[in-house]
Amino acid sequence: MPHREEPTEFHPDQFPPFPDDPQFPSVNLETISLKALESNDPTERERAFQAFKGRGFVYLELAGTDNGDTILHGADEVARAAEQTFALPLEEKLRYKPGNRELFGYKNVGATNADKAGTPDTAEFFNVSKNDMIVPDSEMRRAWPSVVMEHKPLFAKYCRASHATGLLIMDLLADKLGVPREEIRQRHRIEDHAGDHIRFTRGPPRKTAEMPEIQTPSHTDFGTYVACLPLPLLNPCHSQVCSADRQICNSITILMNWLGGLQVWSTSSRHAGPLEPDVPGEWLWVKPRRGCAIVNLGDAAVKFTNGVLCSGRHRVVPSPGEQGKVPRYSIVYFVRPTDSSRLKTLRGSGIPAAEDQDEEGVEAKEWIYRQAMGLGSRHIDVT
Ligand SMILES: O=C(O)CCC(=O)C(=O)O
Ligand SMILES: [Fe+2]
Repeated sequence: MPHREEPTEFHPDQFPPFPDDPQFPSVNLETISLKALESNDPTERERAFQAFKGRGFVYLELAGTDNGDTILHGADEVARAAEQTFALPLEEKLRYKPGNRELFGYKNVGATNADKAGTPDTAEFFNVSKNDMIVPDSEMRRAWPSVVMEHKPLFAKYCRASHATGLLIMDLLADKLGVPREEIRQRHRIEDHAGDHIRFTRGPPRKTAEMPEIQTPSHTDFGTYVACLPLPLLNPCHSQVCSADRQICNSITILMNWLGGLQVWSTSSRHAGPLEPDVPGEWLWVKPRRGCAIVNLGDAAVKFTNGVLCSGRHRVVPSPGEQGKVPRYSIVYFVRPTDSSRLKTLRGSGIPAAEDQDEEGVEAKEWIYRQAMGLGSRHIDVT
C-alpha cells in the first residue's frame, strides 16, 4: 500500500464550479451514453458517428457499465497517485525523462514550446506506458518510480477499461464506414506494444486574472498517421498534409478532468503540425461534467478514414475564475495504433479512395515520434 502522506491538493469535492459567466464561452458537445453504445443502441451509435465526423469531441456518460465505472472511479484514484508522483523531488522525476525515442516518462514544466515565439509551457506530465502496466514486472521495458509501481494494479485496470472503451467506439465507427472491425482491432491489440499510455498532467494555479500562460499548447492528438496526400475537402475537419515528415498519430483519447482549462478551437480543422490554429475561429471552453469522460479522436482516425473523421484542435490554459486558484489535474488515456502496425487509409464504403491504400504505410511508432518532435518538444533525445 502507498505509504506517502495524504493528498493535499487534489480534492475534487471542494473544487469551485466552472464560472457561469459569458466571458468564458463554452462549447456544446453531444453527450453519448456508454451504456447505450454497449447495448448497440442504433440512435446513440449514429449520434456518436455524427459527432466524431463533426467536431471530433463528445462527452461520454460513464455510469452503469463495468468499464465506465472503472474509468469514473479509477480516475480519482489515478489522480491521487499522480499527485504523489508529482510531489517527488524534481531531480528524481527528471530521472524518468523520455529517451531513446520513447515518449513515456516525465515531461517537466517548460519542456515544450507553447507558441512559435518559444514561450515555455507550464504543465508537467507523467506518461505511464500501458504495456508496462499490464505485464509482470519482469517483462517491463522501463523503470518506474516506486509510487507508480505501488499503483500498478490500478493503472492496469484503468488501461484495460479505457482501451476497451476506445475499441468499442472504434467498432461503431468501423461499422458506419464499412470497414471490417478487424482492420481496426488488429492495429490495437492490447497485448501488442504501442504508444498507449495514461498521462497524468498537473497545471499550476493561475498567476494573474489575465494570465495568458499556456499549460498545454494548441494541438491535435497525434497517434495514428495522417497521409501526405492532397485530400479532397470532403469534410471541414479534413485538410491535406503533403510532407512525409508531417504525419499524424493517436486513435482515440479518453480524458478525465475536474476543472476548466481545456479549450477547443471553434472551427474544425486538422492540419497537422502548426501550434496555432490555421482556420478562423475562437477558443471555446470545455466544461468538465461530473460522471462524463471527454472523448476525442486523434490524428490516426483521420489517417485511417481519409479525413472523414475529425481530430479536433485543443489546448489547455489555466482554469477560469475561482477554479484557477487550485492546481489542475487531468488523467488521459491515449489509445494508439500498435508500434508495428502500418498507418494508411483503410478501405471501406464510407471512406473516399486515397493513393496510399495500396501502399504499405508508415510504421506507427515512427510516425508518433516524428509528430511529437514536430510539436516543439525540446526534451526528447532525437539521436
Ligand atoms: O488536460 C486536459 O484537459 C487535456 C490534456 C490534453 O489535451 C492532452 O494531454 O493531450
Ligand atoms: Fe490533447
